[in-house]
Amino acid sequence: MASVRFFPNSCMLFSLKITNSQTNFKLSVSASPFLLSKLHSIPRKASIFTHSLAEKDVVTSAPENPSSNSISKYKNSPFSGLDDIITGYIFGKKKATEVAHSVWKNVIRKGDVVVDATCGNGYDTLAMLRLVADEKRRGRVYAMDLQKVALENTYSLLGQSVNSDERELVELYAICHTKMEEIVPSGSAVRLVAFNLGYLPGGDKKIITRSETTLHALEAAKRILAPGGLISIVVYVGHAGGRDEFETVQAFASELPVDNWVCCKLQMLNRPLAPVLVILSKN
Ligand SMILES: C[S@@+](CC[C@H](N)C(=O)[O-])C[C@H]1O[C@@H](n2cnc3c(N)ncnc32)[C@H](O)[C@@H]1O
Repeated sequence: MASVRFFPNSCMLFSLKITNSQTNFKLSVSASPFLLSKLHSIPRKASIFTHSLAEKDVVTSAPENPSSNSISKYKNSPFSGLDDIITGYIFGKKKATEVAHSVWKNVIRKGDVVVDATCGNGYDTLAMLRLVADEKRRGRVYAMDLQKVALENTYSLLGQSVNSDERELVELYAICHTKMEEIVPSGSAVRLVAFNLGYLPGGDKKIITRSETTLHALEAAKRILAPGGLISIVVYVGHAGGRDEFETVQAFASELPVDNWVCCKLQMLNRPLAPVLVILSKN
């Protein structure tokens, strides 16, 4: 769990916890209000990355010598290069979905196969398409949603945003995400399966993702994901059933074996209804 707490008059506390590890790492930073106000202007010196579960591999403070290459070994981590976006999130300027998209950038390569398990209005599908599309037309986005209107919205957004060659790299399916294995060709090296749970913004708020089907879909995602890939889940807790679904996602993540998976969440503490980002990274 990565969580942020602010104590307005005295200090700031940031902590990072890996949900499926016996070992918890905690970084605390204290600063005066004056120093806090200056944090944005500090050049990039401190970074926090997770790479594997070995304690030696977790950087919890700035390198003493900024010119040393101690950070370069984390360049393949899904969290490398995320300093700006994480800082934005910590200061309430960036949303969980924006952090998710930035994490994807670190993992997805041109030509990859990725899955959008809840395409909704198409913003996640479009973000994925931009990452996988190449001139050789090798990338693929398999996107699905229960609702026809969601597929229409996604198709329309893609039509406005990319050319027809790129749009053809997206396959849209009106199915439940528990059936993702039926549409992704077996043997595909799937680099990302993304879930953006809850209801369709602007749509029928009674049609929502549900704990039981979400769990089955996560199991399916786990089976098709290639080593080095990610399952990315944005979970909403503000609607009926959302909190239970979050607990289900957390339980699933917490039980993944530490040898193969790094699982973490990014959650606001003083905004209890804010969406939570859960990232499951497969070694
Ligand atoms: C928060 S929206 C997704 C937002 C979308 N990713 C975007 O970028 O606009 C959640 C979507 O999940 C869909 N959904 C609900 N249950 C589903 C299921 N079992 N399988 C697939 N999609 C589902 C809903 O219809 C809704 O469109």
